[in-house]
Amino acid sequence: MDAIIKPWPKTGQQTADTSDIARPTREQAEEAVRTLIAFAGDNPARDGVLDTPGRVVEAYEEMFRGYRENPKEVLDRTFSESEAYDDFVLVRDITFNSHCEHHMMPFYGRAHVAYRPVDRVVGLSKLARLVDIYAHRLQTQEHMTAQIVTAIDEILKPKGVAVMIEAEHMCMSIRGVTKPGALTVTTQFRGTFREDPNEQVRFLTSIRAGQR
Ligand SMILES: Nc1nc2c(ncn2[C@@H]2O[C@H](COP(=O)(O)OP(=O)(O)OP(=O)(O)O)[C@@H](O)[C@H]2O)c(=O)[nH]1
Ligand SMILES: [Zn+2]
Repeated sequence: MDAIIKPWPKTGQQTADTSDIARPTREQAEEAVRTLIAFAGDNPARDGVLDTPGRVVEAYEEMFRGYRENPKEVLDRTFSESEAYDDFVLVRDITFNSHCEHHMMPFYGRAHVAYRPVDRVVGLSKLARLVDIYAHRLQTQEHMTAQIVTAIDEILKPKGVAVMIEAEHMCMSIRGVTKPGALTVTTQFRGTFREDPNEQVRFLTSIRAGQR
């Protein structure tokens, strides 16, 4: 079997640009899983794990589909707001699952996304779809938070954007320091949410209002 195409281009960038990365074949990816099974101490040829590489690769297609999805396409469709709506729109408690880029272990929690529209609004589900695109990549929570804010800011050009993410990292709960229940909270504010402390406070209290 051909070796996986290496070396991959070294880049100082923190954010993924995978356009020039040659994707390994499915067979190469499955072989890598067999290597990890053997590294864990098991026998990749054992009956019970024979189909595991295929399943893991399928799971990777699903969990990392965000590299093949385009935020611009999701946020492109907007609706004109005929009645003069003049406040922020908040979709809170958007559940997500992601994987940390340090250990490739899950981190999961809730994202709260608000923006203050100018004339046009975006479908509410699209904000959740945007969260999912970035969640389905290898991430740090800080990058994910910043990427969501930047995408909304650059594509919708609203008066302001705010994002808060609260998540538990399994690399902290089931290994390493082993602190289950520790929540990491990240926030990013742009425009009105950054300039107006009152807007920021309203965002933060709206997230907790009528808490479920
Ligand atoms: N800032 C940040 N750190 C993260 C995130 N996900 C995981 N980490 C941390 O990444 C760090 C990696 O630290 P290293 O010392 O290089 O790796 P390690 O020896 O496995 O660290 P421990 O987890 O402390 O055992 C750990 O402190 C993790 O908690 C994230 O989204 N943001
Ligand atoms: Zn981690």
